[in-house]
Amino acid sequence: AAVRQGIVDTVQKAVSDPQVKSVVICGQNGIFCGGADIKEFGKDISGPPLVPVFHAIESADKPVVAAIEGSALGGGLELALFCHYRITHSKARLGLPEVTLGLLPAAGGTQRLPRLIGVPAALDLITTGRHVTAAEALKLGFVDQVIDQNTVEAAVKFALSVVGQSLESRRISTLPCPCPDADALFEGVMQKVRQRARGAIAPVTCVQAIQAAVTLPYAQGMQREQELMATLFTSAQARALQYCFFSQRVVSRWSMPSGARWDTSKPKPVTKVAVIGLGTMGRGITVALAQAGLSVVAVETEQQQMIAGQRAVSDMLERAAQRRGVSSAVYRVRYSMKLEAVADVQLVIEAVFEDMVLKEQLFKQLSSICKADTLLCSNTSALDIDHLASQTRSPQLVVGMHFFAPAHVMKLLEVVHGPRSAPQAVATAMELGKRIGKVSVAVGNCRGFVGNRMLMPYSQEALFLVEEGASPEVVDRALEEFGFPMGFFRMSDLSGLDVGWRVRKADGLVKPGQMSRVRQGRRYCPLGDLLCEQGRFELPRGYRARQGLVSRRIDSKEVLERCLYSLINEGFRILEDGIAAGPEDIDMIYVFGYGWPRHRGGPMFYASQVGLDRVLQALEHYQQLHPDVPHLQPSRLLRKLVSSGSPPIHRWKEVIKKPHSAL
Ligand SMILES: CCC/C=C/C(=O)SCCNC(=O)CCNC(=O)[C@H](O)C(C)(C)COP(=O)([O-])OP(=O)([O-])OC[C@H]1O[C@@H](n2cnc3c(N)ncnc32)[C@H](O)[C@@H]1OP(=O)([O-])[O-]
Repeated sequence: AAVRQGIVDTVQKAVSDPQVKSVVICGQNGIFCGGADIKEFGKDISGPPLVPVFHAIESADKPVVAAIEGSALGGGLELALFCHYRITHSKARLGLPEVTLGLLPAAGGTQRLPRLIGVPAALDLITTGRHVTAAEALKLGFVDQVIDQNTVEAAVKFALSVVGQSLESRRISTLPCPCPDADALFEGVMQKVRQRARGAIAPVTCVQAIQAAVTLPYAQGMQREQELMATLFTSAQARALQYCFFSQRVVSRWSMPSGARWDTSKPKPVTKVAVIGLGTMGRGITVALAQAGLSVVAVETEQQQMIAGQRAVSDMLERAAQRRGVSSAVYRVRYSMKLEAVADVQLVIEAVFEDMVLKEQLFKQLSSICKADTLLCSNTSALDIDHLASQTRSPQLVVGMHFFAPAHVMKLLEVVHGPRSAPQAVATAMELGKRIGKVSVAVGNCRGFVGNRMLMPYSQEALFLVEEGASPEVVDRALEEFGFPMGFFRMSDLSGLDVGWRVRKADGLVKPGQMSRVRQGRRYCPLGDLLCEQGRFELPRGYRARQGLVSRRIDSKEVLERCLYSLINEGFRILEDGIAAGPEDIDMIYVFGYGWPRHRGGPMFYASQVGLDRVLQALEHYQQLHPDVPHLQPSRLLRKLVSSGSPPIHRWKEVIKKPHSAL
């Protein structure tokens, strides 16, 4: 509000003062403007509206120049688009990211950008919200000059040089918005955007607003932009997306049950890392590290795997370099078939086959080969980090670094601390994650950590629903309509049905040829095992007949409630156990690692939006119907939150207070 007031006061003064011949607008401390303060959204916004004063800038009869350094994003770029000229530093980033916050650029962005750079380019920038470099902005035509020197000085010089020149062609509101074949273009774009949006409303609304720039005169288009913004501004999706914006930053401020924290634990410098194992995960991790400028020693003891791995890593690095127009990082990776090659690295990431005996042996060997202060990390997705730590001479230097496939693409990294992990080891792994562009979330050590632990009840419910009569397609459709990129069955099929089968076998759950539906004292669905055993698709119908199960019609409401609420219920247990520090950590794990639709904020945020009492009631209802399914038993924390009046999510921590820690 203070900035808005400042802009209004200063612009009025500058425009009306006859002594002022030209004007430069700049930001402080090397940043032009990051846009509206997102914290003000959702409340009553005070201070003056900006659009009228922006129009006063455009209609001024003296040149107004934007000097853009750092960022010009959202409302910041819109302000610059009202200026007559834009001079930009080469390192600046520009964009209209409102769509990522569930909004649209409502200070004229949807009406003015297409007039300046054409409809197709504006559609791309506004519906994706992507940030562009100064060079791309120049190429697209929405900045006038890109410079490497002092931007404000250059802008002042330029502003003085154009005094007295006509400003007619510089007023974007007066430009036409030509769009040949508009109907066909918008139809095609709308279809593509809807598909990509997976239920998010903002991208679709952005397209509608840009369409208004083509079909309506400027003033009416501005009006339409306001009307469309009003439908988004207070929407649940906007709240969810804005929650994600802040949560993504909150998770970097990690803490451990011991009280160790991000701001009191200093990471160790890391320049050289070893990756053990060149399977799918090891390859992706090697690529991610090399691309971030680290030296990597990649070790693989099996010759064929080494040859294939080396080729795959080099290909990925070459292709990425070509795409980005930079030189390839291939030279940063050294390969070896001997474990001794890791002797001088500062950090090791083990990514061998998911087999505890193999890993135990490897950690013992690493502990004797590496320097005493080398951090030993495991990419295990579920195994006990503390047990691995106990194989080494310095268990405090062992942490989990759980990547998600493909590891050079997926943004999530779970950093798993065992009870003996030193805060500095956690800080170092978190810092390394940040350096390679991951959203890193610190979590405690338990079976499956946070993400995979919550996936267990979710996947079991999906199978139970098929036993009871739903087809796999019905389950997947409900989940995909909710916004997941893939339903449970498509996802399992893609990642390989045998992956889960192997884990179930290791857990002693698989009994070949047996149909019993109770294992280890609880309900169990052997359908997945039968599929794998027979190497073919076992029709659920035949299976149900043999089990004597009577099929019933199952609607998408039940699919969602049973799959999602059981997953959420496990999330509450994780909070209760102190495995995750807060709901934001769980939500970011699900948004960045498991395809949870961002516009629904993550499972815990979703529960808060649905209403905790409704989640509790539904769980109680299903638990009564399925008393043999322990994961439907509502968690203590969920009950406690409901009996405390279901406080908003940012106040849950007050109810959790002193979590009982499993660590
Ligand atoms: C009618 C007009 C309609 C207009 C709509 C808009 O403009 S919509 C807006 C369109 N604009 C956007 O969507 C831009 C969103 N922002 C960004 O993309 C990036 O923050 C950045 C590129 C500006 C700086 O990246 P970086 O890596 O250098 O730094 P960092 O990311 O770590 O942030 C540092 C701190 O600043 C905080 N904070 C940042 N921005 C905002 C904000 N707008 N608001 C509030 N807070 C904001 C951030 O939370 C963090 O706080 P913490 O955790 O320290 O307490």
